[in-house]
This record gives sequence, C-alpha cells and structure tokens, in this order.
Amino acid sequence: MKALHFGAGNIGRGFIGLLLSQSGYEVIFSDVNQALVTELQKRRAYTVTLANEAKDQLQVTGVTAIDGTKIDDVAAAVAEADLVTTAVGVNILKHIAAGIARGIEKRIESGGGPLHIIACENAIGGSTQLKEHVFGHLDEETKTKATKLVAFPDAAVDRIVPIQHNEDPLEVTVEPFYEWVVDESAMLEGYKPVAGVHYVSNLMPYIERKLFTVNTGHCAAAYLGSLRGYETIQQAMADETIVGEVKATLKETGAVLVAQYGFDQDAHDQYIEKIIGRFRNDQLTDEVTRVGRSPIRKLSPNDRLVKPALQAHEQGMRPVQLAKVMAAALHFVNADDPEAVELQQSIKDKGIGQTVSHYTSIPEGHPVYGLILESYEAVANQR
Ligand SMILES: NC(=O)c1ccc[n+]([C@@H]2O[C@H](COP(=O)([O-])OP(=O)(O)OC[C@H]3O[C@@H](n4cnc5c(N)ncnc54)[C@H](O)[C@@H]3O)[C@@H](O)[C@H]2O)c1
Ligand SMILES: O=P(O)(O)OC[C@@H](O)[C@@H](O)[C@H](O)[C@H](O)CO
Repeated sequence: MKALHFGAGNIGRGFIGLLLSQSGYEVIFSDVNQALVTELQKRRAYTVTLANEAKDQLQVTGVTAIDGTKIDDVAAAVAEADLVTTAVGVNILKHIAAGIARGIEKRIESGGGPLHIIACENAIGGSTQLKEHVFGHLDEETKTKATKLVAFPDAAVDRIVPIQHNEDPLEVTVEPFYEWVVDESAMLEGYKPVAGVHYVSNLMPYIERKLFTVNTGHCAAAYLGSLRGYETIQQAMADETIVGEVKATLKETGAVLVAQYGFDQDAHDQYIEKIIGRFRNDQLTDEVTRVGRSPIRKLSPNDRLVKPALQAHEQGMRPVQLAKVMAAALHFVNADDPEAVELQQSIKDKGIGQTVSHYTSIPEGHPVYGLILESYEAVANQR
C-alpha cells in the first residue's frame, strides 16, 4: 500500500508519516525543500525521538520522497496512491491542488480505484478547502467522476512538534501524545482504517475542541509570552502569570465548547489541565515564533481566537481574555514572519482600528471589537 504525503516537515515526518508507516504503508513524501527530498531519497528512513524521560526512539523505514515542484511526478504519485495526506499549512493547500487535480485525471483515465485525500492541517474543514482548490482545476465531467471516486474527509490532528535543531536533518523530536480524528461520514465504503486514527461520525466537536483549546491556549502562551520577552513556550509556561492568563483564556473557550457541544465540564477541565501539562513539557523547546507564526491566519474569522470570541459574545459572555490574546497577537513582532510584518505595517499605515476590522472581519462598533481595542493599549503597558 502506498501513501503519498504532502509536506515532509515536522508533523509530516513526526506524526503522519510515522503512523502511516506503522500502519503498513510505504510512505512517499512530496516536498519543495530539495535538501529534505534528497536526504529522504538517499536514506529511505528516519528516526522519531519521543520527548519523554527515556527519549525513546522509533525508526521509520521504507519511505522515500518526490520533488513537489515537478507536477508530473506529483500527478503520477497521486494516480497510484492508496491514500493521500497533507501537512503543508492550510495556506499552502492551493499550491498543491493543481498536481492533485492532474493526478485525479490520470487516475480516472487509467481506471484507478477509490482514493481518500485527508488534509492534516490546523483548520476547520481543511480537506473540504483542499477539495475546492482541486475541483477548481477540473472540468465538469471529471468533477462528476471524481465526486464518486475521491473523498476528502476532514480531520483534526494533535501532536506538538517544535522546529527541529537536531544534527541529523531527518530526525524529529515529538511529544509522546497524539490524536488524529477523521470524519468517518465522508469516508468511502470499504475503507481500510489507519491504525491510531479515531474515526468519528461528527468531526465538528473534535476539531473545535482541539483548535479552541490546544491552539488557542498555545497562541495565548506565545503572544503573551512574547510580550514579556520569553523566547520559548516552556519559558512562558514557567511564569505563573502567563499560566493564569492561558487558563483564563481556556475558561472562556471552555464555556463556549461546553455550551455548544454539551461536553462534561469536569472532563473538559481535565482536558485543559492535560494540555497545560503538554505545554510545560521541559523535554521540548518550542519557540514562541513557531507557535505564534502567521498571526494573520490566527486572527482570521474562522480560526482559534475570533471564532470562539464571537461565539462567547453570542452566548452572552464578554470574552475579555480572548480579546487580550488578540491584542497581544497585534503586538507580535517577528521580522522573519511575513504575516507579522504585514500586520505591523498595517497598524502603522492604517491604525489599529482598521487593522482589527480588516483582518478579523469584526465590524467597528461590535462589542468584541471594542474589547480588542481596549486591550491593545492595556497589554502594551504590561510588558
Ligand atoms: N508542528 C505541530 O506541532 C503541528 C501539530 C498539528 C498540526 N500542525 C499543522 O501541520 C501543518 C504543517 O506544520 P509543520 O509544523 O509540520 O510545518 P513545517 O514547516 O515543519 O512543514 C511543512 C512542510 O511543507 C513543505 N511544503 C511547503 N510547500 C509545499 C508544497 N507546495 N508542496 C509540498 N510540500 C510543501 C515545507 O517545505 C515543509 O517541509 C500546519 O498546517 C500546522 O498547523 C502542526
Ligand atoms: O501550526 P499552527 O501555526 O496552526 O499553530 C501552532 C501550534 O499551536 C501548533 O502547531 C501546535 O503545536 C499543534 O497544533 C499541536 O497539535
């Protein structure tokens, strides 16, 4: 069985590639990083180290890679694959869509079998978004055929994998915990489950619980930590003031999630505590620049800050803490992050008010807009 995985980066090698390999797949990575591709082709194996006391190691074998810039090679791999997955970043999905579309055309021409394409990105409806990009490259007749042959089940993935600083460029250190949840209702009949994947009939509670707890809490630690001059999540989480802020933020998203999905309050509180423990894992060094990366994406309407804040407001709450984290995100400075640069430029050129309404889509005059603006001044003085 062959799995084609787009993105041989941290999650690609440290989580998805590992699980697929353990499930008996020959994993073919597609990446645009030539050094990674060459190394994977040469060695056909890599090591995953668990960030636990024992630093347990797992060997992933039988892997290879293709050059993701060569669209014909990508299309051929899609045509032949038994499963396709991605972990490239949600904003990159549009760039891999043409190769996938051409691969689907080839697959249909050659009478190939059914195919699942699963985007493992931090986003609500990642595979659905990928499908829209892919279908944008297909004609009507092919779309009709592809609808029957190819499924794009959405997914939620959870495992903290920091930027790697290992001597071996393929080795990847990951936290021991992982969770991969896939929307079973979108799977084609007779599918072969991947070991370690949890298939559920309704994904929404799982993806929102993950994004609005793990990722909201994580970016709270990153943005508030960055304001205080911390460089890593571990440093930030050693400061009890930041821990208190993260918990207060997750109290707000927790109230939204419990009200919306009927989660048991005690079970949800335990979920939060476990996540705080994961952020504190001192076997990992996770930079605030990685966790806070792409602040425009993180401040977008359907993501980890704005969506729960608006839901909290609709449920009659005042999301002051989420507003504070958004304000801290608007202070996030990183010259190496194009989105952070764009955001700071926008604040300079257009002012904070227009920047907030433009990137969050929260209209001027909305109570949550007011809370963000109030916090923007206040957090700057808290540095
Ligand atoms: N790292 C984590 O802790 C974590 C956990 C859960 C989910 N995620 C999600 O997984 C995705 C990837 O994150 P990451 O941390 O592994 O990032 P990463 O930067 O380590 O990996 C992304 C990889 O995609 C490759 N890539 C870029 N453009 C490409 C293209 N056109 N074709 C093929 N490959 C391309 C890059 O070269 C890189 O190797 C993101 O959506 C992220 O939100 C990350
Ligand atoms: O990948 P992002 O930029 O959406 O978010 C940064 C981190 O919060 C994220 O990568 C987490 O480490 C991961 O989502 C844990 O499952």
